[in-house]
Amino acid sequence: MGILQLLKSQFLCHLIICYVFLVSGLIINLLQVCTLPLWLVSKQLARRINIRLGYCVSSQMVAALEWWSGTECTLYTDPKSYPLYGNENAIVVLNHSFEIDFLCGWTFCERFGVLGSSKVLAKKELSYVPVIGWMWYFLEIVFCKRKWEEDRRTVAQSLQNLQDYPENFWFLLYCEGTRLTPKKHQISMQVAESKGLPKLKYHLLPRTKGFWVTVQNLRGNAAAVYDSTLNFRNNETPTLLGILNGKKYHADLYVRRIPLDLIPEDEAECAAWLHKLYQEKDSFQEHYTQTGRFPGPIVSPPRRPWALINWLFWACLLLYPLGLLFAQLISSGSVLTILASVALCTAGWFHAFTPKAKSPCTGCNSPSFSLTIVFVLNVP
Ligand SMILES: CC/C=C\C/C=C\C/C=C\C/C=C\C/C=C\C/C=C\CCC(=O)SCCNC(=O)CCNC(=O)[C@H](O)C(C)(C)COP(=O)(O)OP(=O)(O)OC[C@H]1O[C@@H](n2cnc3c(N)ncnc32)[C@H](O)[C@@H]1OP(=O)(O)O
Ligand SMILES: CCCCCCCCCCCCCCCCCC(=O)OC[C@@H](O)COP(=O)(O)O
Repeated sequence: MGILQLLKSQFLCHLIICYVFLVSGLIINLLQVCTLPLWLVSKQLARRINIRLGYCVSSQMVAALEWWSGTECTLYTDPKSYPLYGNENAIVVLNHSFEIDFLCGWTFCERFGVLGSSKVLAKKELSYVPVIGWMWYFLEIVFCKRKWEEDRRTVAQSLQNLQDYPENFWFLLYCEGTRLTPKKHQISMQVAESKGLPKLKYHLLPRTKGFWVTVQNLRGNAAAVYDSTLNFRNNETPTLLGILNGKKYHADLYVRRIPLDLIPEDEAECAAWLHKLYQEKDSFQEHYTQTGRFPGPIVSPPRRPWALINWLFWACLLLYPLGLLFAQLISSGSVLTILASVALCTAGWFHAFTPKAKSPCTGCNSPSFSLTIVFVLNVP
């Protein structure tokens, strides 16, 4: 193990990264609250400010992926579609199979300049999570309760609110509705069978209502659907804890741009279209398993320095007062205070990262990320 790799596995480094993320995140949440009066005066200016504040938070996780872990993200796509990415609004349909799939999505958002404005159809519970969830509230993220009777109205309304959004955005939809596990896959395929639909090997049966309502309400606003299929080389099972430990992964993303006009307006036809799309996605995953690559050429956008610069800025700002506090602690000479501080930090770390035999996020048996926050989120 090299010195750098050893450093990346150190508890102190993890503590620093988490400290910077949490404290800067809470400061940004506070700044976002301060923008509330501005919404009444200039909604578009308030939105633009919140996009930049949001970037300060989400780009820290991107920096951890790109610069700390050095994870490589490769894009397979049609070179003719490439110039449009980041220059139009789009609905992104992505498979939900990995703990860090959203983070790889964010990485591409960052590289195409739409990270601050990126959106998702997220479960309501996520809106209560400090930092990320509170930030999303100000970024007009669309939340659903996964109760169609309520969602059909609220989701449609939230999407309509995006009609005059001032910057290009990508709207992410995990049509599978939940992260893939062997158990969920089994149940899902029973549903597929009962509906007379072909079985999928690598995906859950897509939930079609959210897709239909999204397409209907973003017509005239979004130009295309980006059908995105993600996988990792060498059967890697990437985790957030792995990223924090500086483990390098290799993500491959296959993106097909489908103009929104090609998607049927009728609900039943739209549902059938989505089922067909998932059958195609399944065949791309099969191709990847067989050959180790997706079809089509590689046109990878390079990583940009902004996420790293943003992290360095917050680190300088927040580590200085922490250093002062630390110096004061040492100079106090109180062994009891020092021991109590060390115990508090260690307890916090163990509370946050507890390796479990079976992760509620992935259902796989790897020692996986289990931040308490995410554990709570996965409680049904
Ligand atoms: C160039 C680069 C391109 C791309 C880069 C990639 C990405 C970057 C883009 C943006 C990034 C932005 C942000 C990312 C950051 C973070 C994201 C993090 C987290 C969010 C994750 C989530 O929260 S996922 C959960 C929430 N989302 C969803 O659920 C969406 C999908 N769900 C739906 O659409 C649902 O329909 C619904 C929620 C709208 C309503 O749900 P409800 O359950 O009430 O209704 P359903 O219709 O779904 O259910 C009833 C029907 O379903 C059938 N059924 C029952 N059991 C099952 C089953 N197990 N599987 C499938 N179907 C089932 C049932 O029979 C009913 O069928 P009917 O035919 O009768 O309708
Ligand atoms: C590398 C990290 C550096 C910073 C350290 C601090 C990390 C803080 C992490 C905050 C993470 C917030 C992630 C939000 C996205 C969570 C994804 C998620 O939870 O998806 C839920 C879906 O799957 C559906 O869940 P189910 O209820 O169906 O099951």
